Amino acid sequence: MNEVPDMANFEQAGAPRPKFGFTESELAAMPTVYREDLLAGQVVLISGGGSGIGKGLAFLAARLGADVIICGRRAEKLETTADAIERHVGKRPLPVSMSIREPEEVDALFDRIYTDYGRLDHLVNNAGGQFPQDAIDFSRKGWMSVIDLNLNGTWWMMQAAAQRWREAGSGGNIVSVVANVERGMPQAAHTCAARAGVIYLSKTLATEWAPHNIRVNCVAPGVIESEGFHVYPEEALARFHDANPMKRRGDVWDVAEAVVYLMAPSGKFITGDLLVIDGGQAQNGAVWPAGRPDYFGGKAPNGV
Ligand SMILES: CCC/C=C/C(=O)SCCNC(=O)CCNC(=O)[C@H](O)C(C)(C)COP(=O)([O-])OP(=O)([O-])OC[C@H]1O[C@@H](n2cnc3c(N)ncnc32)[C@H](O)[C@@H]1OP(=O)([O-])[O-]
Ligand SMILES: NC(=O)C1=CN([C@@H]2O[C@H](COP(=O)(O)OP(=O)(O)OC[C@H]3O[C@@H](n4cnc5c(N)ncnc54)[C@H](OP(=O)(O)O)[C@@H]3O)[C@@H](O)[C@H]2O)C=CC1
Repeated sequence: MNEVPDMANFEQAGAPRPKFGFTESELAAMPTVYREDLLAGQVVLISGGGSGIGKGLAFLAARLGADVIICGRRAEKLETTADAIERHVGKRPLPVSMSIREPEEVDALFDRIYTDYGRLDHLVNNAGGQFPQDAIDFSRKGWMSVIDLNLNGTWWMMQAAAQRWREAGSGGNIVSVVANVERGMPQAAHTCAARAGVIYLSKTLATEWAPHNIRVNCVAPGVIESEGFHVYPEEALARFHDANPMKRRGDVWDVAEAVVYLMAPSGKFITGDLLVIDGGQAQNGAVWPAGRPDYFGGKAPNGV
């Protein structure tokens, strides 16, 4: 696996800009279609909020007045992101280091949120990911790890939230960031299986949990330029823009604003749905996250 670049520290380290995605100053200044107090008084939990799409959403939610909690495995990354949001937006998210794969750590996270804030309005299941590989070569551990993260981990978070909301009689809102799986995902079959599971889990919960006033939706990003791109080889990255008819990568703001649409009153009659943010990729073709094989006509003019 490629080494994970410490993207969260790039500004402090004086590096010019992140290899993928926006700088913190850019996230603080991105224009938004939303009014600045849209989420005032609301508490928003974002898993994987220390990097990439989750970090972009954490900036946006804080800018819209929410109290934000960001969780993920790496404490240092979360602290750095929390510091940056405090510095740029004037409101510090609560960083909580934990793994969504561990139900006990999920319970402890929710206990902490209810102790500190007394409520939770929105859960955004953004933590997730995978490695690119042909399915025929998956190791048992690799398969288990991707399913555990994306399906089981997401479920532990959903159930913990819903149980707190039922107990409080408050209702709540869940948005899960999945992936565009409509045409399958060659070289990412493990994540395709897990994300399809989350989509149909969400559709089911939307009905089961409607009596508790809980809405459950998913957003499916296509190719979104973020720190998460470090997982993919250069030859695959060079072709990512080809996956959609717009011939470009989306950005984390595209996803962040879509998530807020579902969180805000604009989404109050939407549940059990899947919002696809992919520049038309679903109509176009596969991404090939490990690089397009020759068999599928993969060679670009520059040979990658
Ligand atoms: C497609 C374009 C659009 C999508 C974009 C995005 O999603 S961007 C977002 C992108 N962001 C992310 O994806 C971020 C989150 N993703 C991750 O943290 C990892 O990809 C994870 C889900 C595998 C968890 O990893 P972890 O170490 O915490 O978990 P662990 O210790 O439980 O199991 C590890 C096991 O997995 C296996 N294995 C791992 N790599 C490879 C490989 N290259 N090759 C083969 N196998 C590989 C290997 O078996 C390894 O065990 P080993 O051999 O070491 O004993
Ligand atoms: N960028 C893209 O093109 C696309 C992204 N997606 C999905 O969007 C989501 C965000 O990805 P993106 O921002 O691009 O990439 P990132 O790799 O930056 O985001 C993944 C986040 O998940 C966190 N995470 C991973 N494992 C765990 C765990 N066990 N417990 C808690 N947190 C965890 C990571 O933090 P840490 O490592 O510190 O735990 C990280 O912050 C992911 O689910 C991704 O698969 C889907 C389709 C396309």
